[in-house]
Amino acid sequence: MAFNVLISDPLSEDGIQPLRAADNINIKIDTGLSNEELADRIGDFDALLVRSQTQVTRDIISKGKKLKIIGRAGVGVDNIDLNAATEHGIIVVNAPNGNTNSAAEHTMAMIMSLSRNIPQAYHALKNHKWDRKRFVGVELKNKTLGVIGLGRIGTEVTVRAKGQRMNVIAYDPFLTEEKAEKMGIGYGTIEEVLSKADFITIHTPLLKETRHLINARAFQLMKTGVQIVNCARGGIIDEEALYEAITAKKVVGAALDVFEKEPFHDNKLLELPEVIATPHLGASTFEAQESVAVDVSHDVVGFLTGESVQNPVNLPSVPKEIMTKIEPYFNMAEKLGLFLIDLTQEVVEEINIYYAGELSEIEVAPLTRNTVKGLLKRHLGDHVNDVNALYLAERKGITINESKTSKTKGFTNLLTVEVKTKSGKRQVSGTLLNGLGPRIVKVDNYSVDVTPEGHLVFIHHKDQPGVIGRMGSLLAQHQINIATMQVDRSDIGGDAIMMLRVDKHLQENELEELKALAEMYDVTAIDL
Ligand SMILES: NC(=O)c1ccc[n+]([C@@H]2O[C@H](COP(=O)([O-])OP(=O)(O)OC[C@H]3O[C@@H](n4cnc5c(N)ncnc54)[C@H](O)[C@@H]3O)[C@@H](O)[C@H]2O)c1
Ligand SMILES: O=C(O)[C@H](O)COP(=O)(O)O
Repeated sequence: MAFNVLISDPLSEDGIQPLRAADNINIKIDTGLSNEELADRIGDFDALLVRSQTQVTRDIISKGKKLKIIGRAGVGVDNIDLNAATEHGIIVVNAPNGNTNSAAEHTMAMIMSLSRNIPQAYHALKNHKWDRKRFVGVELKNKTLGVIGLGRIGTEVTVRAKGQRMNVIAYDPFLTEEKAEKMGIGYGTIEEVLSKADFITIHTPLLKETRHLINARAFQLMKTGVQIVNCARGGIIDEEALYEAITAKKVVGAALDVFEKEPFHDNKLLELPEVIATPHLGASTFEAQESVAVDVSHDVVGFLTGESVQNPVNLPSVPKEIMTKIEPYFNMAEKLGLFLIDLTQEVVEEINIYYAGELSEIEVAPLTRNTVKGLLKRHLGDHVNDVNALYLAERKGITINESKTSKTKGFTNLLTVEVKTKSGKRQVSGTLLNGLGPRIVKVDNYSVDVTPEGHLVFIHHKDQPGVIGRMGSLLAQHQINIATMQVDRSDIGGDAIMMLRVDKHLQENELEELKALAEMYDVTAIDL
C-alpha cells in the first residue's frame, strides 16, 4: 500500500531523507498554499507535514478524508487544531528537541542585540550616521534575567545567561525550589520574577492560559527600564499593552521574533526605535531545520508503517521499554472490548477496566485506549482509533474507570473489562499465556478457556441434560462444525453457559433456531 505525503511548508531536503528512502511513500512538496487550496487538495493525502506557517484548521482536517498523521517539524502546535485532529482520529506529532539550541541561541542574540543597540546602530550607520552617543548600552553582567517558562529552551537560555554572568530568576509552574537550587538560579512567582528582572524572556507555549500572559498589569509590575524578549509565540505578549509600556518609557527595549499576526507587512510596534525584530527566525538554522525534519519524517514513516511514534502530541508518549512490555496485550485488549460489546448489545454507560498481576505494574493507558476502541468499533467502525477512542467515549457520555490490583485469581496477568448498562453489569476477563497468546478465561461469573479469534458463540441456558446434544444436532444440520467447546454452570440445574468456537459465521436464521431450542435463554454469535 502506498501513502501520499504533502509537505506544505519549506522543510530541509536533507531532513526529509527518511521519507524519500521509504519504499511506499509518495512525497508532494507544495508550499505557500492558501487555506482554501490546502482544503481542496488535502483529500488525496495520508500525511501532512508543516512548520508554523500552514494553519491546519478544523475545515482542512475535516476534508482530509485519508489523513492519518500531521507532522509538525518544530515545537509549537498552536497552528494545528488539535481538538479537530483528535476528534477525527488523526495523530499529531512534532519535533520538540531539534530546534531547542537554535531558539536558545537566537534568544541570546536578541538579548545581546538589545543591550548594545546593535540593530539600531547598524541601521544608523547604513544611513550614513556615525552616532556613538545615542547607542550607549548596558552590560549583562550582574543584571537579572527573568525567565518565564523553564522548559527546554528556557533552560538552555538560563545556561547561556549564566555564562554571561547574569543572575537568573525563573517562573514555571513545574519549577521547584530544589530544581532551581540545583540549576543555580532563583525562583519565584510570576509577579516576583516580573518585578525583579532587568531583562525578561518568555519561553512558554501559546495556550489559552498564556494568551496575553504579559499584559498591561504585568507591565505595571515590571521595573522601569526593563527590556523584554519574546522568541516563543506571538500572542503571549499583548502587543497593544507592550506598545503602551514602551511609549510610557516603562519598557526601554523589546526584541520580538514572534507576533500576534504572522506574516505581516505592517505592525506599529516596529515604528518604535526601542523595538528590534526578526521574522520568526528562532529555529531557522541549517542544523535545526535538518534535525526537526529528520525527527518528524521518522515519526511519519514509522506511523504509516505501523510502528510506534516518538513524539505524539495528542496521545501520551510511552517510552520504548514500556511499549515493548505492553504491546503483546494490545490485540487482547481490543478483542475483549469487541467480545463484550457483542455480548452486551445495549447502550454502555460506564466502562471499568481492571488490570491485575503483571499488568498492575506497568503503564496501561494504551491498553485502556485499545479496550475502549474495541468496545466502540462495532458501532463506529474504522472511524475509531487509538487517538480518538477516549474522546469518542467521553462524547457519548461513557465514564471510563481504570483500576489496578495484585489479585490475579491464579493468572500471572489478568485484564478484566466490565460494562455497566441499564440492565446491569457484564464482564469478560482475558489473560496472555506465555508463548500461547491471549485467552478469554472468564465471562461474567463463568470460567472458560477460549482463544479470542474467529467465530464464537456464547450460549446462556438452563443446566439440564440434553441441551448440549440438541445444540450440537442443530449445528450439524446446518453443517456448522464445532472447533472447541467450554461449559460451566452456577449450580446443578441452575444457570449455565456454553462457549463455542465454530468454523463459520452463524446466519440470523441459524441463531434464531438455536434460541428457539428448549432451555435456551440467550445465544450470541461473536465474530472476532
Ligand atoms: N521562535 C522560534 O522560532 C521558536 C523555536 C522553537 C520554539 N519556539 C517556541 O518556544 C516556546 C518554548 O518551547 P520549548 O521547547 O522550550 O517548550 P517546553 O514545552 O519545553 O517548555 C515550555 C515551558 O513553559 C512552561 N509553562 C507553561 N505555562 C506556563 C505559564 N503560564 N507560566 C510559566 N511557564 C509556563 C511549561 O511548564 C514548560 O516548562 C514554545 O512556544 C515554542 O513554540 C519558538
Ligand atoms: O515552534 C517552533 O518550533 C518554532 O516556532 C519554529 O517555527 P518554524 O518551524 O516555523 O520555524
